[in-house]
Amino acid sequence: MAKLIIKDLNKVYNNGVHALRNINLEIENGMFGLLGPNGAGKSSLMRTIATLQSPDSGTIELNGLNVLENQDQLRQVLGYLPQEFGVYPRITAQELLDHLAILKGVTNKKERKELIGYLLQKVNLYEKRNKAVKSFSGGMKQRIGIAQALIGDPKLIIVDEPTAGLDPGERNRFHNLLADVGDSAIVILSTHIVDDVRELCTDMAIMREGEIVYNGSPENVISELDGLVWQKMIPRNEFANYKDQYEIISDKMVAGKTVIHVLSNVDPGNGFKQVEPDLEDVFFTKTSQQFVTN
Ligand SMILES: Nc1ncnc2c1ncn2[C@@H]1O[C@H](COP(=O)(O)OP(=O)(O)OP(=O)(O)O)[C@@H](O)[C@H]1O
Repeated sequence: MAKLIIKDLNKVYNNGVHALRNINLEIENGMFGLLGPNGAGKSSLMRTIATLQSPDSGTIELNGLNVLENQDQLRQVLGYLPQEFGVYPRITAQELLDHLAILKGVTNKKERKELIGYLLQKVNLYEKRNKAVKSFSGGMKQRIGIAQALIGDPKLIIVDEPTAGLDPGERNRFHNLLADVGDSAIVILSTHIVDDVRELCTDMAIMREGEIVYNGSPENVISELDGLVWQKMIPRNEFANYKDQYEIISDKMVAGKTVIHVLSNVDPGNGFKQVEPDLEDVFFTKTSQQFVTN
């Protein structure tokens, strides 16, 4: 069982942005979801764990290995899919993986060929192996991204915002692939898409302005809101009135109508119905200015 231990991680960029504030996390095998709005610090944390940038202070340990002092050793067991995976677009899928496998130290030609064949099968791109990566759809590019992240049997896999821009079918395929991998490695999935975490992760953290504001299972954090979430369908033009009167967690359009969720420990009356809280309610109550400062 692999274990990643992050202690007291801090990072202030040159422009004064405090991107990581005393981050403490323990992560084991399986899918770990890191949720947060844009700018929360997710990529900063992912890049720091991947040893692509250094923290100002703090430690990271993977199975007893001091990651920050042994960056080369970490990279040998790391698979990393960055937010933008767009390198070498003019070459074929097979050539790209071959090139990256050499960089990862798989120098034996026969071994490399077998590995690449296996990975292309696994991400369901074997038939397309001789096509230019440039011609691939967003989902196919992400799957090539995952294939390269799996080179070298990694113990730690980091994927940064992987499903943005994928169609629902591609997203499902990508999820299944990640869930497969999660059986034998630590997979950290950084995203602002709540559904990705709900569907895939047994353990998670929520970041806001550089801090971890929740760490635990999705069920536990959802249960914190039991009995507190109320829903009502309202005409769009009355939204401003409701906003004055209630603590609105979220508003969304459902079949052309506006559905609002509000937070209240008593029945607000006025046609509101109590609903089961969901991870999206949690996300907004943990990360919106309005709730955090109250
Ligand atoms: N290299 C950098 N130099 C200065 N500021 C940076 C740098 N990288 C990120 N930041 C700032 O640090 C904060 C955290 O950014 P980060 O990219 O880690 O957040 P994020 O949660 O991954 O957001 P997103 O989902 O938009 O990628 C933001 O305010 C961002 O503008």
